[in-house]
Amino acid sequence: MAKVIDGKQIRDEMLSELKGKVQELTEKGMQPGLAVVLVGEDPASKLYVGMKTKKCGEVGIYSEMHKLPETATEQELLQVIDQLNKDPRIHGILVQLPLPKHMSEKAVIDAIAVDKDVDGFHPVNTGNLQIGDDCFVPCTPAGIIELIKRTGVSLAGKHAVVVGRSNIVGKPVAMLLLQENATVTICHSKTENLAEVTKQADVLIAAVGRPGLLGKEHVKPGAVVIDVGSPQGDVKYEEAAEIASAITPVPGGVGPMTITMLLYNTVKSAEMALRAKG
Ligand SMILES: Nc1nc2c(c(=O)[nH]1)N[C@@H](CN(C=O)c1ccc(C(=O)N[C@@H](CCC(=O)O)C(=O)O)cc1)CN2
Repeated sequence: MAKVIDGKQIRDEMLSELKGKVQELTEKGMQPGLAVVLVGEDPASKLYVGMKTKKCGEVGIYSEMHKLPETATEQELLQVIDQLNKDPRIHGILVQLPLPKHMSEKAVIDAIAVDKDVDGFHPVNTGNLQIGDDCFVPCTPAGIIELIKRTGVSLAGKHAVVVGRSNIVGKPVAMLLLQENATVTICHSKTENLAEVTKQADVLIAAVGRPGLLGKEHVKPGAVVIDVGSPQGDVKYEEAAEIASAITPVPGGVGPMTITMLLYNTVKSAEMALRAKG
């Protein structure tokens, strides 16, 4: 039976490390600050932004919430971002996605200052990730790598198969796995003979957003299985857990790491601001 990779436990370890850093920065006059922007009334988005500001409070990060109605224009949202870009108290800006259909996610993400883009979605951060330069790494992919490393799994030389090619998870996690010297294959729901490919994976990352797509026929015995599906897993947990060596549950696996890495990026941004101050 597979070891359960406990995302909540790893989150708690990281939060207590972050709390120390936040205290140090605050004593030096640079309390990290995060602005969370929510447009509309989507219940899941409301839940996530509430969790984000709550966790900020727990580690001592200053946070502020900017709520705009569903009917707000893109221009109104861009004005909020412009103000936050100029605000010295704010080191990280997070616009909760998805946005209402009448807004362009690209235009909004592009408007966030690169050095406050703690979501790591701005094209400059995306490009820097690809060439291996220092940057803000998107939170879910960064959290996946932390989970794997803190479980004691070495990635160098391993075959990692990522199922899913989104800009938010699939593509960036593939880049991070390459940086860890894994051999990386990216598949998607249209990949022919998917099980033949995933069965080769020492590390299998399921980030396709199709509940229960992957069963035991997709998992190599002894593989490490990371399930990014939310709120339901992409992996049939009970089946996969019988043959994997380690597996993340849903909930309680990757999810808690997303917010942890957001806080990590906000602290990193405040550290950069302190260094820039000289
Ligand atoms: N601007 C962004 N928008 C969105 C992102 C993002 O990284 N940046 N990711 C997702 C949603 N998300 C954060 O925003 C998120 C999803 C899930 C969790 C989480 O902790 N899940 C828990 C269960 C939580 C519960 O239902 O009680 C788990 O899986 O254990 C945190 C954050 C889309 N939008």
